[in-house]
Amino acid sequence: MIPTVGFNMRKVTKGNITIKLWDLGGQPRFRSMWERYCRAVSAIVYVVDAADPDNLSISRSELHDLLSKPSLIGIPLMVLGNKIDKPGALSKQALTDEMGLKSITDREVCCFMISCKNSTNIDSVIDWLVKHSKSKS
Ligand SMILES: Nc1nc2c(ncn2[C@@H]2O[C@H](COP(=O)(O)OP(=O)(O)OP(=O)(O)O)[C@@H](O)[C@H]2O)c(=O)[nH]1
Ligand SMILES: [Mg+2]
Repeated sequence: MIPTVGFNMRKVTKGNITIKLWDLGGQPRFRSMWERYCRAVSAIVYVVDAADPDNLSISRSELHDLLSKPSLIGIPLMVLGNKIDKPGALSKQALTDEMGLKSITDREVCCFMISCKNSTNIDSVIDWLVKHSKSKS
């Protein structure tokens, strides 16, 4: 798989709820568009490579920079530590610390450790998204 170029849109249905997901590219040249796509969403999902400690510091500052935008005030945040199937992946506690999640007090924040490869904890992620989805009717 290659990194996301620009963005992709997907719809995921569980029961009678359909969630519209925008998958945004994480490379530096795409970061300036994050805010535009995060405006007016029900929740922001921020995916971090938990097995790549070298990039956590930049990931943390990009996240806090994003959350400082007035347009995104109060939007619930879910941080996902992905690739926990890899040796050396951080624990949830370590990721929470490294990402400075405890300092985020202006919105709901949650963190799950997942493996997309092995489908670990994906159900919890979907449940959280369903809980935070907003009905249009
Ligand atoms: N071991 C392992 N590899 C994974 C997992 N999830 C994704 N990958 C691999 O990580 C690589 C990068 O994933 P991508 O989804 O292409 O890239 P990305 O992280 O979304 O990058 P951006 O779109 O720029 O944010 C690919 O080779 C994936 O197969 C996982 O849970 N475990
Ligand atoms: Mg991607």
